[in-house]
Amino acid sequence: MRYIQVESAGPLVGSVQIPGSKNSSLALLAAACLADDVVTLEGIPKIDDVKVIARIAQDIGLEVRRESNGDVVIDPRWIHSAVIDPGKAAAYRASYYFAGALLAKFGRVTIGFPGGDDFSSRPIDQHIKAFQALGAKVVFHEDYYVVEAAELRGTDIYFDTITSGATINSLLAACRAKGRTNLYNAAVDPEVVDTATLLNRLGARIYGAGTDRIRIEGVPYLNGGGHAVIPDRLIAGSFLMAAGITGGRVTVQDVIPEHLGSCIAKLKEVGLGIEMDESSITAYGQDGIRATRVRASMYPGFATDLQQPVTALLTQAKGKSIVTERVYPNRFNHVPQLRRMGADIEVRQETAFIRGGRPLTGSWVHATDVRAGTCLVLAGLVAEGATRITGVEHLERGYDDVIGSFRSLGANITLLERDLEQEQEARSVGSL
Ligand SMILES: CC(=O)N[C@H]1[C@@H](OP(=O)(O)OP(=O)(O)OC[C@H]2O[C@@H](n3ccc(=O)[nH]c3=O)[C@H](O)[C@@H]2O)O[C@H](CO)[C@@H](O)[C@@H]1O
Ligand SMILES: C=C(OP(=O)(O)O)C(=O)O
Repeated sequence: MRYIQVESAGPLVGSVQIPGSKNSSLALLAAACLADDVVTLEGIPKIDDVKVIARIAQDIGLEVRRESNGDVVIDPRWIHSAVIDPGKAAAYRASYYFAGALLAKFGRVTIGFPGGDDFSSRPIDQHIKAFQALGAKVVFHEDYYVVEAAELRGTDIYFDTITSGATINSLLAACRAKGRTNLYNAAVDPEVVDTATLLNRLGARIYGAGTDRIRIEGVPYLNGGGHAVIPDRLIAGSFLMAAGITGGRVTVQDVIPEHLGSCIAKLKEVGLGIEMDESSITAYGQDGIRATRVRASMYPGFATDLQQPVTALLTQAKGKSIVTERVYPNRFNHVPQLRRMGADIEVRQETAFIRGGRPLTGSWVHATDVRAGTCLVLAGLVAEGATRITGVEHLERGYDDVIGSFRSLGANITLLERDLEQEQEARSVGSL
């Protein structure tokens, strides 16, 4: 069993280079399938979700390779199958983008249901609704579904809720459809804009990405081309919070500060000093952290993926903080783990009530999902004694070298392995 051990080592100080965004990369890699020539993507992180895509690529004949300079080259000209293995689709969330991309290119796709972090309910009804509106027939089976259309035709799609995944999937499905598609109530996330930017570079005609109304004029084919993925705003936000919780000073480099607007505003509100230039942000502790209220919502609101690290931060703010989760009302799996470390947090419906300022104590805790992992690392940075975090595979879905980057800031953090079977055997032999 692998686990991450974190011990308090004082304030984190230094700067970290922020890698390309996980969520954007997963969309861009699927989007590249739509092209009729080679696509080169710069900044795709080395994370487990990308490795699953490489395995899916092998199955369907999509050629993907990483060059020595780190760029990922995708050659979609030899795709021979539009069948995605259910096990691989379920290994991460964004596999649903292959549904939109392969449907648009081949008129049919067979694909397993998406996996990813488990917040009890993550429907894909808006993705399905968009495919159907474009003229596709969808048939559900036990662990996969089939989407098929003799021809996709542009149409008006009104999303019932703001969803970045279904907005991106609609871009993928509609950009080669016949005629005009209008998306209403579209998500405005940077990942939506990034996907539209790549597709437009390849020859798509997408207008208005970044607003809640997007117009797509279908084109018959897409060329090859190149694009650099946007930096990971969620990783950047977590490092800024790490500066806050340890009272240190951390600079995140190669970021787009505008993507972190609501995070920066909240960090200032709790008392952190913030300095920025065009592509870097520095956060530093001043006189402790103040309690506050956070409402996680869709972009440009405070990101749900930063709700867990900010909860760790607020355990160290004297007084009462209130964190409300509007995107995934049950996304509080990190709270029982923080409680094991001594945090005083009560969850009622979609809200966590934090009585902050209590010292945390290291303990064995479990990362149930990628951001719960970050939250526990942050808590471990200030806990007394060792915090040992299992569920490392969740962190590896989203973070490339989480250990190395925290260490470069002075954290005492190590990846360790524990052989439980051997321990058990030693115990029973020792007892005789
Ligand atoms: C791989 C990826 O990019 N994951 C991100 C993506 O997830 P994901 O794409 O799954 O999230 P969405 O933006 O689609 O979800 C937003 C909200 O819409 C709801 N919804 C979504 C689709 C649908 O068909 N029906 C529906 O009701 C969801 O339950 C949620 O309440 O955006 C989330 C919200 O910013 C982030 O937490 C995830 O990190
Ligand atoms: C929820 C997340 O990821 P996914 O949608 O891939 O499960 C996340 O990145 O925080």
